[in-house]
Amino acid sequence: MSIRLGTVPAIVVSSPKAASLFLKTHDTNFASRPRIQASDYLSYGSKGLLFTEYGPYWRNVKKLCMSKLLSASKTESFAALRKEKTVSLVQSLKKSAMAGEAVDLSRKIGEAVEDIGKTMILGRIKDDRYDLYLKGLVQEMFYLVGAFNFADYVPVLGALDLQGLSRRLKKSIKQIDQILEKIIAEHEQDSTNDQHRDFVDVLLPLKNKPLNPQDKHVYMIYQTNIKAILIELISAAFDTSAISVEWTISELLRNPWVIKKLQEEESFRLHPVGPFLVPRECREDITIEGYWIPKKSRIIVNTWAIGHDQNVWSNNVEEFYPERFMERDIDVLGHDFALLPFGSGRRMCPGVQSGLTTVRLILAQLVRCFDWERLPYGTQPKDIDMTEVFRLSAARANHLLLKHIYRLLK
Ligand code: HEM
Repeated sequence: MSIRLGTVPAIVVSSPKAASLFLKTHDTNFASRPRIQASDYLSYGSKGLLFTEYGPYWRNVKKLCMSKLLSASKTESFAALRKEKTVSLVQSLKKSAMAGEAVDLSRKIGEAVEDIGKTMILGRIKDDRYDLYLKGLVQEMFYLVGAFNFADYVPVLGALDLQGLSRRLKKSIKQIDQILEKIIAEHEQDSTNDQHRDFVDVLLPLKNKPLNPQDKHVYMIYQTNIKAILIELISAAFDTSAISVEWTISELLRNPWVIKKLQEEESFRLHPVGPFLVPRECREDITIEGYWIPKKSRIIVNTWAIGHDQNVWSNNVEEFYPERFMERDIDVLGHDFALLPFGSGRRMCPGVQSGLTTVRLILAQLVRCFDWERLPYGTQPKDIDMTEVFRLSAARANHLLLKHIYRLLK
């Protein structure tokens, strides 16, 4: 489907066949990202990975992230950290279960995931005040990146800042920048060589050096580039994993008989964290299946619609029915265009291993250690509130408030 958003032509991709054409057959042509006002602020003018246009700079940053920050071995090196934070989550929930207290599970999951992501990326933050600020600031930035900003579609309106978004962006990034500067300075004074080095430790020795000495394109990596990479990874890591765990628990509460056959693929189908992936941009004019697509068109891959399409998933499409994944050979790693929670192709999520490991660990412990009861008492499974908010990520609109019983007591 083709629509026009202000002055920007946009193509909405809503079937596995079309997704495969855009993300596989013509992946190189659609591997760019549009430059939008919010991402420009967040990424210090396209100096990171997530919102940077396709080209040699993006390729080198991606290579750096994949080899030094998000590789399987680096992800594995944080196993003890993930375990420690998951054990604290379980201990805190056990305490409230023993006291018979209800719990805001959304908040608890969010805190645990954030704690893992923050320690992995920024490591030790000495000043508690910064720790507290950061989460709110990142959420504000994520909201602003996902907001429909008139300035991105009707550029002449940009200077007027009718929605006040530009002012909010400038204010947030200024505060985030101060915190990052402080964290970097602390790391510089107190460098570590042990194998559990956080991402700041890994990136700092590369400062003021060529990004990739072997590449003919010479890009230097300065402090601004490091800050852009860090803040983008924080934004990409914080909410995504927590939202995945929350939706899976929500579906399990609605379908208690499924709990023994836990499979997170089904919640990725019904509740993809990135319902439209992250927007792509067409790099050159191209004709696909007889349709002409002009350069600079915005490409929106509607994974939410694909996950809810009867033609793809049969007429029980609205049902949480994990058995369908036992009958069907499908994975979430971008090979099957019917299920794309992490995208596919060149711009696919590089944090997939890290994200999946965290989601699986937390989910498994929540289900293994506790029986969950819906609130208020007497609420039927089908009445669980499943309202979504659609931004760049689709989170639950309301927190999950639950009672729980610790079930591992002998
Ligand atoms: C369950 C957890 C996660 C989900 C569902 C998720 C989902 C996604 C999706 C849908 C995209 C867009 C892909 C596309 O355009 O084709 C993406 C991109 C990205 N993700 Fe994730 N993500 C998760 C966790 C993470 C983590 C933990 C990190 C890093 C620590 C991360 C870093 C990134 C980055 C840097 C990109 C941009 C890649 C690029 O543009 O080249 N993600 N993610």
